[in-house]
Amino acid sequence: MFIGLDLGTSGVRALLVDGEGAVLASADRGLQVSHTQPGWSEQNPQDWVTASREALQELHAKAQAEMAQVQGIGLSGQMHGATLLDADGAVLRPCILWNDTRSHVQAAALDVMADVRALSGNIVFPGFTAPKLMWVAEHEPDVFAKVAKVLLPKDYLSFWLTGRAASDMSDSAGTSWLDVGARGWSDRLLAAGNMRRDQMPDVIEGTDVIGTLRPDLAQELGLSADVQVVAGGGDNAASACGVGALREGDGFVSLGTSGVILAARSGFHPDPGSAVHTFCHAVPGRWYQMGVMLAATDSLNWLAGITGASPADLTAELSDLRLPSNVRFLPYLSGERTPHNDSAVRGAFVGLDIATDRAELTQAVLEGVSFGLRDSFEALRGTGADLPALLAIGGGTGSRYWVELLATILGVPLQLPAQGEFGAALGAARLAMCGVTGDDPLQIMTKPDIAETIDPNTHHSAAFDEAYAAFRSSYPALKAMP
Ligand SMILES: Nc1ncnc2c1ncn2[C@@H]1O[C@H](COP(=O)(O)OP(=O)(O)O)[C@@H](O)[C@H]1O
Ligand SMILES: O=C(CO)[C@@H](O)[C@H](O)COP(=O)(O)O
Repeated sequence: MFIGLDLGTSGVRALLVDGEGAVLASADRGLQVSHTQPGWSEQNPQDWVTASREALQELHAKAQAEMAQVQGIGLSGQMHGATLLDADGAVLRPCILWNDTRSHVQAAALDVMADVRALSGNIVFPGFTAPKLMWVAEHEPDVFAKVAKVLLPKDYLSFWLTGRAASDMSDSAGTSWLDVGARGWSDRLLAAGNMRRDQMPDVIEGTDVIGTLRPDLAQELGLSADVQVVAGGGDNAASACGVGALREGDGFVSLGTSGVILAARSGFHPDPGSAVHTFCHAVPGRWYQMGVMLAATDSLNWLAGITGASPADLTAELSDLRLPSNVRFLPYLSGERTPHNDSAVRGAFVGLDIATDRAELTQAVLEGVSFGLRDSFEALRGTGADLPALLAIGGGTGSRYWVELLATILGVPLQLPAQGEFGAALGAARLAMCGVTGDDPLQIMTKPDIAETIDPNTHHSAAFDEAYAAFRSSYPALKAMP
């Protein structure tokens, strides 16, 4: 038996799986994000511990006998957050999260320093960890002076579970302190960010064991005293493990709060200029690349919020695939990472007229987000990633219309997994399994059954190619507006 513990932004999910990888029980706990100033996004690490403890207690209540047989716990979690600890391991301030843009000035300064992009393989985005520490140094020097360790969110949970400060390659790759090609902390990158190696956790592979569960927690949670805690991965790497995306040609598109197109890579092929993210995979010797847009279903949620309908109600108003809307939506409600690296840009509707109704606005939003994902897809292709088909995951796939639209705009078939568990928590449990048993990840991390494959609508492809070209020209025009 194994547990996968996923620390998402909106909640914690704990999953109990057996030795064959079948899910026996799950438990969820919600988390709040605090936005005390525009662009700020923080969580209290103690809330992660409380939510995780409650989720694990619920698993115990649901499956007491099986919990006693658990051999390993694997972690996954939201990336990039800065959890600052003092020399006694106490949290110094709320964690600054991945979607907090306060450090955009520091990110821009770090991004142009010599070797930074080459070693880290990435643009220094404002959401990454290193510029957050530069911000703390400038604005909270008393806190900065006490920083003895910086932990990523899920690594604070493994610190709680084991007492050891450790991180895995996939999550550490999003700090701008890791040499992503060489898979180790980089003294050059640490120095550029004014940090020291002793402030970093031990960095190990996602299938490596961090240590044994603390005896008091083992007793409290009804677990054996021998449970091994395995490093796990950042949420997208762990999701890739959950859907078996490890080899060249494997990838997925995720329609969640943020939109992600991910390609598994067997080598390190950085292309920071395109704003593609290049990170270590959670399994040894592999990498992955992804384009990230910041507001995918968040754009639909915004429209739902102001029209008083649910996202499902809005998308249900669209049935057969329509030709491109005359209304264009620029999906930059929270700024954008791929391909623009622009935390300041904001969204727009263009082409509204007196006949524009709610359904057309929904259509325009789904199109705008899908065009944004095509930007990421084109950028990924530019790195040499070849993705003949993609798994489609995330809440937005609840709309068949959206999936067909996206398949048409991307020009590749989209595969919808059959009902079941295939997310980051399953990936974390699979990493735990590999870590404890030594099994080959390529054998353990199988692909989900496919319920349906949705092909591009070739009758509409040319019209959407033309509309995409118009979309591409809109960002420079938007930036040029006073
Ligand atoms: N039928 C639907 N059509 C389109 N979008 C939907 C539908 N049902 C849910 N969603 C969207 O899915 C989102 C949740 O997706 P999810 O992958 O769970 O995101 P995250 O993990 O980032 O919280 C909701 O916020 C909602 O906007
Ligand atoms: O910033 C990134 C990846 O670079 C995000 O994927 C975060 O890791 C947050 O994930 P969710 O909690 O929205 O799934």
